[in-house]
Formats: sequence, structure tokens, C-alpha cells
Amino acid sequence: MAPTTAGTPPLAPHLAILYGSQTGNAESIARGLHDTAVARGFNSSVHCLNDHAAAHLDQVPAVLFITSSTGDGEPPDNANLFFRALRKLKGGDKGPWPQTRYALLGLGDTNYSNFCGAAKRLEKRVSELGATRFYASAFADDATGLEETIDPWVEGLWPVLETVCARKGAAADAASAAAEPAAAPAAKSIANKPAIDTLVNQTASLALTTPAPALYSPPALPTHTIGHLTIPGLPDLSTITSLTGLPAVTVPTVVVTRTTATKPILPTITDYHAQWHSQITRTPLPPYTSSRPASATVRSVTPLTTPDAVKSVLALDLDLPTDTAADPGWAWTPGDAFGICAPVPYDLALATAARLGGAEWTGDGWVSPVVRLDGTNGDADLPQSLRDRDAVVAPKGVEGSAKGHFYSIFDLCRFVLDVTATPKKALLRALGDLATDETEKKLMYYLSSRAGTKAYRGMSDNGRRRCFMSWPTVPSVTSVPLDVLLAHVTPSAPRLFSHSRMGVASEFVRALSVGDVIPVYPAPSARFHLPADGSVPVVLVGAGTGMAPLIAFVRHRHAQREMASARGVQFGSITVVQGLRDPMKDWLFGSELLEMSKAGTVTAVHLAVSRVDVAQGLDGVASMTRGYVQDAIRSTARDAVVGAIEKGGRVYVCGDAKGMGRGVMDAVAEVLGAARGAASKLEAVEMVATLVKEGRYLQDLW
Ligand SMILES: Cc1cc2nc3c(=O)[nH]c(=O)nc-3n(C[C@H](O)[C@H](O)[C@H](O)COP(=O)(O)O)c2cc1C
Repeated sequence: MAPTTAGTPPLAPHLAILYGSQTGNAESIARGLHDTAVARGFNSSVHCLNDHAAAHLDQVPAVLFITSSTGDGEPPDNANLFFRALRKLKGGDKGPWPQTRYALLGLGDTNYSNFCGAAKRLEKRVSELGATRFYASAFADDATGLEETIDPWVEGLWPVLETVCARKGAAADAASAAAEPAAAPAAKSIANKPAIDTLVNQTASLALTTPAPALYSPPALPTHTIGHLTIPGLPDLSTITSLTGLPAVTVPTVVVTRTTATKPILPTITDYHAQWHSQITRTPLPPYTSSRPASATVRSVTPLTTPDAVKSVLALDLDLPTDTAADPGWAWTPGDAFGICAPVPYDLALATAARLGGAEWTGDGWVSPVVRLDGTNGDADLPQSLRDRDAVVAPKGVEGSAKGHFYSIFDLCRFVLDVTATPKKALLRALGDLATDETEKKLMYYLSSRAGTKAYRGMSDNGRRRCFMSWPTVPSVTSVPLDVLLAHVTPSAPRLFSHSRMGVASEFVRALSVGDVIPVYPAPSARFHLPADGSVPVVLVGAGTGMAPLIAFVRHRHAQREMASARGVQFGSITVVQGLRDPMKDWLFGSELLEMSKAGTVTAVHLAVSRVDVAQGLDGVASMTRGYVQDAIRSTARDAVVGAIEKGGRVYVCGDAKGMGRGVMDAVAEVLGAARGAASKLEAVEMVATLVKEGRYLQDLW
């Protein structure tokens, strides 16, 4: 039994914490809550939603749901089976839900139109099935800072939970049912220490230093702009004596044991994968997932934009191994995506490993010490990113042949920890705890506190907010323990590409060459597919690389038309509304669309051009509007969009959530509302909401 806080008897009933997490945020919150629960004497267990059976929901008096949303308000991959199970409950079969009491925390981003869609759907369904909410639900927004909602929610949760789990009687239950998140946590005092002259001038810039090995003179470590941390508006911290709202430090649940083995550090992906002692490198059998990907060989990398375009876009042609045919997941339909497990850039991974004491020069090359990772209480305590990977036989040189999770420190930096992600406040807090220099400690505490929220959001490393920038800013932390990093750094998340969505110009994709082998897995879309009935008109709205799944739709329709031409089958109209900067530089698939127009597959192409004047039209293009796709929908493409919807058609929107998702939805509401004589904006918005419900307004946003 875990230790309890002084004077509190262990609470017999179990608490089940269930999370759905795509990129690790919800999982790390769930695990942090579990640790705190155990420390408070709860008999807690933590599982991803797909493993809900292991939580024995019929026996626990309280369940905590923590889930993010992905896609267009869809559940994360490790929650989709749970949602399916909820859907399957029919009639009198309500499963364990009528006896279940729950609290729910949703994670989302208001840049997506379906804010916290998965969490809200989960709550609706379990309530329908008879579950009772014992604590007010909260929905945290990545756009404004998750902590602002999460911290008070967690703070207020504990007293309510103790009542609910201890079952102190009906009166207490009734009181707890109405509970709202409690007030902000009490101030935590921090030492009032020396002046911070170097920091008050608002920039801390520190270089990476690695001691040279004794015998050989190693080549210089790759230079990466690490640690050029700019913090606008940093106050004089010497005047601050107490800070509130510091995030809880996540207790590491991974035990790191260093072995005697080392492993070569190689820059190339092909060689690297060929010798990694982990599931990710040897192509496993299907089904392929992000942690058990297949290996694909790059057949070609072709630029789709001119060299002077603002953003370069590449077409990647990949060869999948023949055995992938056995995986039904690869039987893709247009609109489906696939994931590429992009590693951290080699130079950065090596520089980070070196800082962690994980890169040694042998005279022949760099090697990295191999560590074994175990959960504190078995595999269930490993973060999911590690747990999903199969245990492998110990590498040569390690005593015994027991299977385990073996990684070189470099492997962890390259494939497991995403040091390019935005640092979580909890990581800054943990760095503050580790810092021996009081000034650095105070800076880290400040950035992770409530008062430091503005500085935290404004801090940047050459305009980006990346995890690794924070480490050199605390040079007194000579080495961050790996278990602390595993608890606080976001795990590397795969990037999703449409089948036929060409590589977003990421650092990783740009560096690929023909013959490289990369880890990939299928990620089918639940809803972003063409209607089975080819006579349904469609409107395709895409900007930038958002055109990729849409061109796959066009190609598919074109092939269907060719096959059906002799039979006189009628096909619905295809209206394309495409956003681009300059038709001469980045009109993706331009010539193909013109050909498809000529062939009659595409009915009209409306271009929205954001960076150059469009005095002249282009042959074969129905209209050119200066502005964004939403401007085209409001003007030249208005009739086509409304006409298609009124004929029972569907609208597909693909692009970035911030730039276009909201804007396009507003524009469609406006033109549809006007055409149907909506009495108010709200009524017009409800019209689009109905289309969404009917599966006639579909979005693939990122
Ligand atoms: C591709 C993608 C799609 C997303 N879709 C939604 C969405 O539809 N609704 C929403 O509220 N948040 C959406 N989000 C935001 C995430 O839910 C949010 O960033 C959350 O903190 C991620 O938590 P996780 O790391 O546990 O998955 C999306 C994020 C990404 C990257």
C-alpha cells in the first residue's frame, strides 16, 4: 500500500483515472493526478480509455476522465475503442454507468471549431447511460494556456474526491455534486535571493558546453541554437517574494538503469534504423501503429513550389514494404492519412544527448550509453510512448538476456523525447527545483507560476517556443536526470500526412533523400471521405498543403468518371476553392486542376490569392480573389457554394485551424444564412451546425 499523508487513513475504495491523449498532455496530467492520489492515500489506478476494462469501473466509486480531442473533435487514438464501446451499449444494457460517478477534464484548443469535442461527447454519452457527475467539468484551452483551467480544477477536486471516495453519506454527496473548482492554490513561498541583473535585461543567452573526452580530440559537437531564450517583459524578480499557482511536479514513474553497453550514434536514418534495438526499427507485423510503424523507402522527393516561394512544399513518393498489403489499415481511401514518426533532427538530438552525458567520443565515432527503462511498479507505470513498444532482448554486453525496454540516451533524445516541443510549465518548475543557483531557480519558478504566465507565453527562442531552450538557461543544472525528462518532456508525436498530402516542409521531410527508410503507419480518417454516391455535389475548400487530400478526391472522382463513362452515369459538380500566395510560385496541383477542369471532372476552380494583385484572370480558372478562401466564398464562389449545399451537397475544408478553419465556417454561415433569409447570425451558425451534424460539412484541420 502506498504511503498516506500524515493522519489520513487509507481510503479503501478505488479511484480510476482514465485518459485519452494523442500527444501526451492528457496522459501526463492523468499520471500526475494518479501520483498525487496515491500520495494522498487513494487506491488509484491510471489507464488509457481503451484499457478501461482493466479499471473495473463497476467496482470504483469515482472515475476521473481526462481527454483531449484530435482531428475534428475526435477522440485520440488511445480512446477510440472506448468511444466505440460506449456507442455499442443499447437498450437496457447500460454497462457499469448507472453506478458510476465521474469528474471530467477536457483538453482542447479554441482554434478548432469543435472545441473539446471528444470530452463533450464522452460526457454526454456517459450521462445518457446514467453516470452521475460529482464535480464540475472543466475544459482547458491550449490557445490561452491549459494551466489556467487545469490548476484550479485539480485544486478543487481533492476535497470533493475525498468525500466521494470515503462515501460519507448522501448529504455529503449532494454537496459535492454541485461543487465548482475551488479557489486558486495558496501561495508557495520562494527564497528572496540575489539580484538578477543578467536576466532583468530581458535576455538570457547561454551556450552549450560539453567536456572533451580525455584521450581523443572529438569533432566539434553540432551547433544548434540552443538556449537563446528571450523573455519580453520580465519584471525585476528580486522584488518578488512569493509566487502562486506553480504546477505540481510530476513524480517520475520510470526507473532508469544505466547498462555497460553503448551504441553507435549514426546520422543517417537508414543506418540508424537498421541498428536500433527497438521495435520501431525492425518492421513488425501489421497492424502498424505509431509505436510499431512499418518502414517505407523514399522513392522520390519533388518540390511542388518554386525556390522563391514563401513556403516550400514537397511531394514525397514512398514505397511501402510488400507485407503492408496484409494490413487492412493500408487499404486507404482518399481522405485517409498516414503518420510519419519524424525524429528530432540529428544535430539537436546529439547536442541534447551530450548535455545529458549521453554521447561519448571513442576515436572512431560517437557512441551513446544504453539504459534500461522500467516502470516503478511494472510496465503499467511506463509512459504510453514507451509502454506501446515491445520489450526487446538485452543488447550485447548487458548481463542476462532478459527482455526489457533498452534505449541509448541518444535514441531517447532522437525518437522518444520531443525536445522541440513547447516546454510544459511543470518542466520549468522541475528545472527550478534542480537548479542550485538561486537566480536561475527563481527565474524558472517565476515562468511556471501564475504571475509569470505572460512571460511564459512570450518567451521564445528565435521566435519559437521549444523545450530545449530552457535547459541552458539554467546552467547550474549540470545534468537533468532522465527520469525527470521522461516525466516532463512531451513524447515525440508522429506527424500526419494525407495520402497524397505532400510533405509539409518540415525540417525532417526536407532532409530526406531517395532511398532513406522512414517509419510510417496508417491513420485512417473516420469521416473525411467522399460520399459513396458520386452524384452528390461537393465543394472542396483548401489552402496550402490542405489541398492534398482534396486533390486525392478529385483524382478519385476522375477515375470513377472514366470507368463509368460508357454507362452514362451522372456525377455531381466539384467546386474547388483554393487558397495560395502567388499563382506563379505556389499554386499546388495547378496544372492538374486545369486538366481536370478541361476533362469536366472539376466544375469550377476559384482561387484566393493572398500575396499578389490579381488584376488578370487565368485561363481555365473561374475566379481569382485577392485575399483568403473565406473572401472567395463571400464573393465570387458564393453562388457555387450555396448552390451545392442546397442540392444536398457536402463541403470539405482542409488546412490549418488557426488560419482558415474558423474563417471558412463563418463565411459559409454568412452566405448560407443570407441565401436562406436567416433572421440572425445565430440562426445562420445553426444552419452550418446542422450540416456538421449531418456529416455534410467536414473538416480536416491541424
Ligand atoms: C491535429 C490536431 C487536431 C486537433 N483537433 C482539436 C479539436 O477538434 N478540438 C479541440 O478542442 N482541440 C483540438 N486539438 C487540440 C488538442 O486537443 C490539444 O492541443 C490538447 O492539449 C492535446 O492534448 P494531448 O497531448 O493529450 O493529445 C487538436 C490538436 C491537433 C494537433
